[in-house]
Amino acid sequence: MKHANKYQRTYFNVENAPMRWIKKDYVDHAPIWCSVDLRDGNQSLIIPMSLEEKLEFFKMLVKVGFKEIEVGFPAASETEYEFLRALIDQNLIPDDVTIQVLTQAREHIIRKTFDALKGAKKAIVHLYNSTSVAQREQVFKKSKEEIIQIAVDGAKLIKSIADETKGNYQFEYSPESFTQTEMDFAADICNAVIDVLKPTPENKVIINLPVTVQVSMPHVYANQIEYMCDHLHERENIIVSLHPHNDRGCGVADSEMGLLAGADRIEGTLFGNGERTGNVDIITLAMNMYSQGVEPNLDFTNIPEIIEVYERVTRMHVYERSPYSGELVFAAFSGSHQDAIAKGMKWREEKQLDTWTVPYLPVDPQDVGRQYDGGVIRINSQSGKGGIGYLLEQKYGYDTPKEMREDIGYLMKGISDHRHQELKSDEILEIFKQEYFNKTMPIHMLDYHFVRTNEVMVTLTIEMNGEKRDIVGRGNGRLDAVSNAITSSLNINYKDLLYKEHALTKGSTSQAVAYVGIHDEKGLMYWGAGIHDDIIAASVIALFSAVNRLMGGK
Ligand SMILES: CC(=O)SCCNC(=O)CCNC(=O)[C@H](O)C(C)(C)COP(=O)(O)OP(=O)(O)OC[C@H]1O[C@@H](n2cnc3c(N)ncnc32)[C@H](O)[C@@H]1OP(=O)(O)O
Ligand SMILES: CC(C)C(=O)C(=O)O
Ligand SMILES: [Mg+2]
Repeated sequence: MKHANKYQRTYFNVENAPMRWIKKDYVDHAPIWCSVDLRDGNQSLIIPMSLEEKLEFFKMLVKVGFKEIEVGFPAASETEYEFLRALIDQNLIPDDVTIQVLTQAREHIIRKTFDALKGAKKAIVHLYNSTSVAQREQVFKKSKEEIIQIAVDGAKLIKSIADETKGNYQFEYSPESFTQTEMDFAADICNAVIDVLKPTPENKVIINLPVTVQVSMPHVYANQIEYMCDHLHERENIIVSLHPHNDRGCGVADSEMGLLAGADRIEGTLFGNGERTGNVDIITLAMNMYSQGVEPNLDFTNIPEIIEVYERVTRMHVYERSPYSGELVFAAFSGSHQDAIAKGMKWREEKQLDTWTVPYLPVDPQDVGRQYDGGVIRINSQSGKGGIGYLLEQKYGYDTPKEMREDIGYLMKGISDHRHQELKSDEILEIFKQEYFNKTMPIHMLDYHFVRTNEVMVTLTIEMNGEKRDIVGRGNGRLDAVSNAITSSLNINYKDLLYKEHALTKGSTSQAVAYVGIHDEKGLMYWGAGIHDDIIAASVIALFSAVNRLMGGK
């Protein structure tokens, strides 16, 4: 990178900032939320939403619980204008929701905006003009005083139209490009507007302090917000609002620190859609609060449903690793993560915990509409026995012995590695069954018969190398007798038999499963499994499966 000297720091930090906010470490209550999806989000789409698409999105925002929604820039286009008219004329705005519209501080644009608002029960009229050094010098080519004049003239006009029409309007003013504006000037222009708009406790004015372009670290923004909170006229009648964009990837940090510094309100979008790198993602902000025990007053219990609508109407894609919402954010592929998650989930179940403490998962996936099944533990070559065992148990009811899980783990990850593919849960079940269950080559056990005296005697009919024969064994228990028959009659050597059985509780069957592990002479472990209505049969089948695997059979 050769040209770093091309760039300068264009923000205005606050000298000797009190930084009272730094003592706080989390946002302890929900701010007023305002969705700007239908305006800032929409104005940055390749194809802005149609009227019908905006309507669908609006209804979704209402369902999520937004009480303030910036529905558009009515003077921008016919669609924008007609959308606002449709909301008003078709009475689609719930009584507890306030719509917001954006306007430049230009007379014809303001007038058109109020035209579009006719008949609205209430609305926030949002006026903006740019205040940064670059905008003043390059775009507007005006002095500070002239820039204040644009804002004051705009404020006077919206106030007078509102008074004339006796509409139920609240006002919002944004010094656009605020963070690149000298703070004393930002306070001066906001105060000039406040003095015109004359807020009251019943009709507060919203002062929105946007990070129009993100050019600094988040603590600088927090200092700027603290400064404004300390210097705005009539602070008690002002709602300080934040509108962070995300150019440096710090939209969430800016918002959270800005709230700590005294702001009351956030403007943002779902999934962070918006100009350039987007606006702050309200889902992340809300879920960050939620994950620390704070009710966000927005309902994200069904994020997959929200994604479906969002992707369809905006033609955007939700990034797989987008916090809380991405398809992969609750998925663990790697062995040690899976192991910890599986143990954490078990711990939670055993202790019947109400609180969420599962490692690697900051929130319970079910709280945002994601399922544990198939979504959390996913298997590839990086996976391990803990995760694979957990999946077989949770999804299919196979509670495999701890010692067998390692074998299954290496088997699955090896297959995934060679195929260079993720293994889906149904493939894992199929491989598991194929590899361990009901092995009949080279020894096919056809029948058995037990007689119990003071010990157990078994006669087994087997087929081996095309030849049918009976073998006999004795032992303390049934499996012991079968094992003795195999080792003594067939001259197969193994030792240290491990055994586990359980009823299969998942699925429609009421079958029993048995797992048997044996060691060959070198100490290598071979596992087999059997499934049957009868637990004895399941265990005999499992032992023959293990023996057949030891003999390299199928
Ligand atoms: C940071 C943001 O997201 S701000 C919102 C941005 N969103 C949009 O712009 C989407 C909707 N906008 C539009 O459809 C159009 O820009 C319109 C209809 C509003 C205005 O259209 P036009 O007048 O044709 O064009 P344009 O926006 O380029 O106007 C630029 C003029 O307005 C002035 N201007 C721009 N913003 C403002 C403002 N907020 N207040 C007062 N004047 C402004 C410019 O200085 C420029 O003045 P000049 O004609 O003397 O050079
Ligand atoms: C209109 C303003 C608030 C805006 O969108 C911005 O500054 O990013
Ligand atoms: Mg914006």
